[in-house]
Amino acid sequence: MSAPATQGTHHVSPGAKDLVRIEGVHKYFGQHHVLRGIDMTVKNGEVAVLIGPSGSGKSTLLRCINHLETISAGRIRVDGELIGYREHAGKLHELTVKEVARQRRNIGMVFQRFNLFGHKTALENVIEAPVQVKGQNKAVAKKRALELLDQVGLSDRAGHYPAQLSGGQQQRVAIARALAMEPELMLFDEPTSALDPELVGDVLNVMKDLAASGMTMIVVTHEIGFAREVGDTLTFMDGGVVVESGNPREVIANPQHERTQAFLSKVL
Ligand SMILES: Nc1ncnc2c1ncn2[C@@H]1O[C@H](COP(=O)(O)OP(=O)(O)OP(=O)(O)O)[C@@H](O)[C@H]1O
Repeated sequence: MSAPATQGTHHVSPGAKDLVRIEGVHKYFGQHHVLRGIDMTVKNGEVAVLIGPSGSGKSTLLRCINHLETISAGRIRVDGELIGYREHAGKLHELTVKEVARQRRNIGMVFQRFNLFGHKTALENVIEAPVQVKGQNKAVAKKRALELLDQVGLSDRAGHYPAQLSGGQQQRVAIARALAMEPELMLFDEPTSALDPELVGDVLNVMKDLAASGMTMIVVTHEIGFAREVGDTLTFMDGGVVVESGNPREVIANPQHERTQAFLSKVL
């Protein structure tokens, strides 16, 4: 059976299971209703790109997926496991810090600001979590970290400190650092928006290679070219709701909603 026209294209195998299931998610900050009933699924291997105006709730949604924010209602599951909570008799009970930490190991996150440890080299930044959190043998972690630095094009920068690296290089170290935990899912929150324009392409290329390797990714970005070329799905959020979602090329060429059209006309 051929894939429906609105479904993702190149990264998703036929019959791939849902890795992420977001159902009826609401988020309030005090009285401020920021997420207003989000439903979204991301299949194994899918690159899901999220776009939308400032304040539409994209970052909040990403942060809810790894429980950096608690949700006010709804359910988020990654690989079938409820994130942040245990359900008992229809009620949600928050998991312990230790249990949440275990879930987060499976979900890598890359932020707009790369916040590497300034007093550690690129290599030390990458081996930090596998050694400290996973208790991995240092030699094993180092070997893997060097492979990852090579993967992000920085094998010759392993001994450099963040201050000796460009913003783009630091962001690529941050990606290698997230990958060092062998996550099943990677979340990217505007990973290139703090970078000088000439450094954006290198970071997007690393993300493109990662997508080609089969990583499941949710990417918040204003890079519409990346969304069109690499995304399997494009989701437009506004005012805390999903306005429309579909094949990136179709959404960009033929948005179904005025709000999507108005947003795209500003960023294209
Ligand atoms: N910790 C917080 N406390 C209170 N309000 C918050 C908090 N975090 C986010 N908000 C509010 O939630 C709304 C959504 O913010 P969010 O950062 O998710 O939007 P966004 O779509 O990612 O925007 P941007 O593209 O500017 O990053 C905004 O109005 C923001 O001020």
